Amino acid sequence: MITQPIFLIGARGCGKTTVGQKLAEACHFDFIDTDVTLQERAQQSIADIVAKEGWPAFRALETQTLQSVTAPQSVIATGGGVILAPVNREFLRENGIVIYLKAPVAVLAGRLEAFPEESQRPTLTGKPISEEVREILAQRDALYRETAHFTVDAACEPDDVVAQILAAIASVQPTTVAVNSATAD
Ligand SMILES: Nc1ncnc2c1ncn2[C@@H]1O[C@H](COP(=O)(O)OP(=O)(O)O)[C@@H](O)[C@H]1O
Ligand SMILES: O=C(O)C1=C[C@@H](OP(=O)(O)O)[C@@H](O)[C@H](O)C1
Ligand SMILES: [Mg+2]
Repeated sequence: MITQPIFLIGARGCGKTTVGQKLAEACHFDFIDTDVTLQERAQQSIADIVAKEGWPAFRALETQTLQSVTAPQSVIATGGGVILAPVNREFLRENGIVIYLKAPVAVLAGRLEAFPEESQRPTLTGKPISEEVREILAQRDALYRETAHFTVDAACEPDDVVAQILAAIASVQPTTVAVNSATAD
């Protein structure tokens, strides 16, 4: 079994937080959500940080949080925008195994409409959810793919997503990080 951190990346609503908790249990790893840690440390919600200080301030805290929580035997659920910064993309690839939870726009939008969690997910574009999801995924999909070591289908049940991730990491050597292969696309 590997000991490298496992990073989950993907769009808002793909299940990084939900699947990450279950994956951590299955691996007997710690579970960390960078958004939760960031909000605890800042003692305010992401919506408040963005309203008061803007997105660049949030992105700087996100980079700091990512780097400070990274540790062996951890599953780390990131925020959907973590891949925007080149420094984060490089950090993720070099310090753990990166899994892209990929789901179609309709699935993501359906989940976000049912559970918007607006204090953690202030609007990125000012547009309605499904329009925003389509626009943002079009901008970011290539970045998720270039950052990930593995891509899994995140449109299925959380336990099935966990099973795909366990199958993918089974091929990884304990001391090295996988390169550029994909289990699903
Ligand atoms: N595989 C899944 N199947 C069905 N619903 C899911 C799945 N993954 C997540 N959800 C639901 O979608 C919403 C967003 O999930 P979350 O884990 O917070 O996503 P993320 O952290 O990637 O933004 C939550 O309400 C969660 O219960
Ligand atoms: O996509 C984004 O830019 C963001 C996604 C959110 O995390 P989730 O992907 O867990 O919703 C959170 O980090 C913040 O609102 C920014
Ligand atoms: Mg999350």
